[in-house]
Amino acid sequence: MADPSARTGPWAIEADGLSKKYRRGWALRDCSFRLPAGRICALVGPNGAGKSTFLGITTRLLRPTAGTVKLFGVPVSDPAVLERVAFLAQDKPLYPRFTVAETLRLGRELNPRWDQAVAERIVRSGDVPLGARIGTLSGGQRTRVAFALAFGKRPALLLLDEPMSDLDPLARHELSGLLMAEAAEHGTTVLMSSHMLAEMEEMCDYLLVLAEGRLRMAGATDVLVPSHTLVTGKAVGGAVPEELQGRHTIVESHVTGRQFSALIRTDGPLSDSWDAGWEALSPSLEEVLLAYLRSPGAPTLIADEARTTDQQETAA
Ligand SMILES: Nc1ncnc2c1ncn2[C@@H]1O[C@H](COP(=O)(O)OP(=O)(O)OP(=O)(O)O)[C@@H](O)[C@H]1O
Repeated sequence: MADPSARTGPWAIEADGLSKKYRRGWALRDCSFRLPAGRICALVGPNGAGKSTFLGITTRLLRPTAGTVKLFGVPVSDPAVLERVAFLAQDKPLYPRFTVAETLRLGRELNPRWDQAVAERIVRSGDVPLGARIGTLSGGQRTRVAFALAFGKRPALLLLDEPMSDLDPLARHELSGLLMAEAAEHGTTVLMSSHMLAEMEEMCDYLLVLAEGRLRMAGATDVLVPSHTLVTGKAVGGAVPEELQGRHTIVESHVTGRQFSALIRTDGPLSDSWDAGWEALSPSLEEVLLAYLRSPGAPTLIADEARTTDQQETAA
């Protein structure tokens, strides 16, 4: 596997105080984090959370109201960053009158590092005829051509906005495999927004969670997920026991009859829990994400690695 930091510097994305206000209100509020190069990162959040707005700023389609983003150490306001970034937008804009072959030729002419073999392989493996006009293709076939354009560019950073939503399960499986192989072989950093949490769990090793325009969670999945525990046991006075609430951060809890269940952020050992007859289980990534998405009031969790230098200095 290529060493991504040798080629691109250690941080693919550094956002600092990033905010965007539309006429109706704030779509992003004071988002600060960093994404190390070479990661496959899921950008997760409910509808309207600010995911597309963040991707729009990162690809220079939108200007932030406040704050900055750097890609591989270069401010996104510098047009030089565009060469290293490929973006697959939700609406996949392609010229309907162009044939597939003409579309790939345009990709080749516009991109100095163009990889025709990769682009053609992606198109051919979906049996999309090179001579067909884009306007005559199905939604899934157009997505495949858009994927081919993005991969053919050989970007250092690949940004994908709900890339798989109109693909059938076989095509999703194939293209997600290709994405992971590409990232592993070339050290490509991938940032991908999606609502398909189970799929994200398979593919991604880093997480950014947005809700109502604010960053709720950021960091490596193998740091974030194990810092949570699913606890079940006997409710006390119809509620989660005080002892659990006092010692740990409750992300989400339910009481059903005499039982409670809670997803907690473990702020220390759970050893006393065994005396209390609680059962503790390790949650999946999907369970952690669902708990955060359902609980807008849960405290934010930014792993050390994902903190900007300013955040680390403030925390120290
Ligand atoms: N061009 C715009 N003008 C005004 N408001 C906008 C515009 N684009 C987005 N918004 C608002 O900003 C907020 C964030 O929208 P955004 O599209 O970034 O969310 P999202 O997380 O990508 O949502 P989804 O999962 O539905 O695609 C929403 O409240 C949306 O209505």
